[in-house]
Amino acid sequence: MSDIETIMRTAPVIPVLVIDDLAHALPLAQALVAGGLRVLEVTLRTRHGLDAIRAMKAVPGAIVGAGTVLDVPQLEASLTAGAEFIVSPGLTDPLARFARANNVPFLPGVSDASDIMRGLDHGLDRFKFFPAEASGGLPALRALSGPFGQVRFCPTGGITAATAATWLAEPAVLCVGGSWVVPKGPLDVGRVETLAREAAGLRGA
Ligand SMILES: O=C(O)C(=O)C[C@H](O)[C@H](O)COP(=O)(O)O
Repeated sequence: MSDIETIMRTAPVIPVLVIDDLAHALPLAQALVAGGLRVLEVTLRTRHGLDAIRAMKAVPGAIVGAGTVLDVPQLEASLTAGAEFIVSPGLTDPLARFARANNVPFLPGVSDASDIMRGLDHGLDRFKFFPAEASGGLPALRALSGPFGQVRFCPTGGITAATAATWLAEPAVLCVGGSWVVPKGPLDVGRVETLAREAAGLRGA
């Protein structure tokens, strides 16, 4: 397993994937990796999440993690399915303790100073800033970076192809997460690969 910082630095964008049809998992992962996005966050929002992780791991180069992990049983099930990193929308003490004790690359969500301080108490300093736009957007992230200069973020939530580069230009931002790379509706792998290629080419504006 890579550490979470290495994973965050692999690509500028982590696509957040909600799998409604398990048959889409493999072609979707192939299209994303072909476009240059190797780090894939499969949410456990649907019943296909764990099976999708198993399916996507077959794609050479893919680094597949689980998202929307809410508790330790889900974390353990994700690891069993082959998840290489774990993302959660918030930070709970049980998740942080388990991840640290078992050396699991873990990206918990934070949205304010107290969340970050709890994470630091657990030895964590790489976080998902979630929900990024609704929590105050770039001004909030910049303000949090003042007292927490050592902390690095993956802002996620409300970020688009149009705004991603501005987020990526922030020194405290290692990557961003978002669902825009996989538009809702029927799966169009050509379109996904194009959007992935554009996202993979993003640099800070
Ligand atoms: O399910 C989770 O735990 C999540 O990770 C939430 C996602 O990060 C956002 O839903 C992605 O935000 P959008 O790019 O605005 O769609």
